[in-house]
Amino acid sequence: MEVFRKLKMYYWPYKGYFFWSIGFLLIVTAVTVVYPMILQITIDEVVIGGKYEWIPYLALGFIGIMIVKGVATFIHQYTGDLFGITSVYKLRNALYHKLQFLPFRYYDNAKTGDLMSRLTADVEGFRFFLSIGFSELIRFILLIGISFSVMFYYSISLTIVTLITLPFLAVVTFKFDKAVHPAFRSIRKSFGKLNTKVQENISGINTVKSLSREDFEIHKFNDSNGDYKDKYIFTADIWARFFPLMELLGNISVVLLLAYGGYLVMNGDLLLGELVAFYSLVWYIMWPIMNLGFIVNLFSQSKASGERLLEILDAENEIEDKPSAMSAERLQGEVEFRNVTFRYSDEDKDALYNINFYAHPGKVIGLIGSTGSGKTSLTQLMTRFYEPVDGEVKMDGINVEEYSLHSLRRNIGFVLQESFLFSSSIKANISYGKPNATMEEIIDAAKRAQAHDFIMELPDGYDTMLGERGMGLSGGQKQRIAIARAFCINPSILILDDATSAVDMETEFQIQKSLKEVMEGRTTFIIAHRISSLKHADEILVLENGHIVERGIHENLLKQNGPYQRIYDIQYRDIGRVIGSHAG
Ligand SMILES: Nc1ncnc2c1ncn2[C@@H]1O[C@H](COP(=O)(O)OP(=O)(O)OP(=O)(O)O)[C@@H](O)[C@H]1O
Repeated sequence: MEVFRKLKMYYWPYKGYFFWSIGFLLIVTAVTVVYPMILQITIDEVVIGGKYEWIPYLALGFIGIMIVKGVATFIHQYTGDLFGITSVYKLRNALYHKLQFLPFRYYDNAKTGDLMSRLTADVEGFRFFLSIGFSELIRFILLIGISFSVMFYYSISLTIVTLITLPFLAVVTFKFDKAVHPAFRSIRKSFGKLNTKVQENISGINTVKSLSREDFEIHKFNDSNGDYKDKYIFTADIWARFFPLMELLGNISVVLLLAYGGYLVMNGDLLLGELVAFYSLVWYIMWPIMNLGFIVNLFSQSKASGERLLEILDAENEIEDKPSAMSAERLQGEVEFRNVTFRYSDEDKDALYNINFYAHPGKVIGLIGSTGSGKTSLTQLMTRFYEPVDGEVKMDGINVEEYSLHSLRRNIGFVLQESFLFSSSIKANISYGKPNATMEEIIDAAKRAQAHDFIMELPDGYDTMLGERGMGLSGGQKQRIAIARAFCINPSILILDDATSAVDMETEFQIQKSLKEVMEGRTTFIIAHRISSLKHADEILVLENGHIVERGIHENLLKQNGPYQRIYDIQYRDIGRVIGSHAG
């Protein structure tokens, strides 16, 4: 019940619907139990007692009861569904909200397909219990309670005989839940993996096809699909073993009832109609008892789903605004790193080690170094995508932790090597960071990013809809839209992470020409592999294995005969000679 207690805030505000549903369920159940009583009167009073004049009244009463039951069933079901649907609406929103604010560290380990299955299948699993399971459980308790009361009224001893199997049934049900709950958890997990498989495959279909790995992928999917199937069969096996046992216990009750009840009728201690009514009442009890497996099943499924939802809701958000967070309206763009050390997790080695540098507002800092040397990690500390394990990152002289995340990130424009475009219009993509941007601002940003001309050549211009991940555009065109998007927020700090590597030399030249103008008055960090992209920087930091190994301007670095000069040699001189000279 822990899971339901923890998720209470999502469904309890709608308890009104729940109570209406249960209230009408009470009426439905009470009315149901009246049927056997009418049957008893019909047999004992009308058939045996000869009071035939009661027949029209009994028939009318029966119709009246059916109408009441119909209306009550409608209200019970409708409000029950409202309870489930509105609760999971709130829950789904809360999950999505949480996902928006979870830190990058969470996504480093999360699998998209698995998250999707939590937000869809697991939420549905939970809803099903709220809508149906909860009330089925209560119906079970009510039917048993009311039926037993009526049975007690007819004959105490017969009721006790019928009750004998109940404790056994309780034990079996408890064992069933114990066995079926882990089985459902593993089904949910396996479904998450299956989703991840499909999602990864669709995202990476280019790679799959270009390397002709379709058969391999089909095989891998078959493994995941097989695992899912096996988990289901395992659960079906548990179900199949427990169900007949529950049914057997139920049937034993009926046999006991008929044997002992028949004996009572023969002795004249019970009327025939009462035995028939008793028999009907026992079936009213048997049906929910045999159905108990189904209810427990629903309960276990939703408990397993609820646990998976709680894993998201309870995930720790280490990077949050402090209560005293300041709003950085417009930063000057002064950036300072003081003895900054950073690693992604405790098991990883340091991605950055004791980094120190200072960037005046408006200056251009170049970051160069081999892959994995820590260039991207360094820029991600400025936006607080991650936090350093040691040292301070400062903007305008204040630790970045002191700013609200929103205001900090609003001041920093990021252009990544492979930028993500949404499946909406080009206009909406450019103004994504500034939704209230005017058309002039959008066009201005596109012009600066050298994107305006090709956008105007598209049939719908700025209203052209992009496919998922910006399909329909070339890599260079997508990148120029991403650059326009970064310009559009008019940031104080601009980070270009290998931003021009996907475009041809001519376009890079064009973009850089426009970047020069845009960089004016902004502190800019250019991460690049090509020296040509950053040789005009005011300071170039050369990174190796998370350390700054050289720093300075291009001309000075060339004289130092260090790593920078080696990169330069590789890019500008005869490669054979370079390899020869460094091999020895
Ligand atoms: N999300 C992550 N989780 C764990 N380790 C990571 C993560 N991202 C990067 N690393 C590791 O941190 C180190 C620095 O990576 P980083 O991406 O900053 O290098 P980079 O210089 O930007 O490389 P590239 O030029 O290839 O983009 C590498 O050893 C990398 O394997």
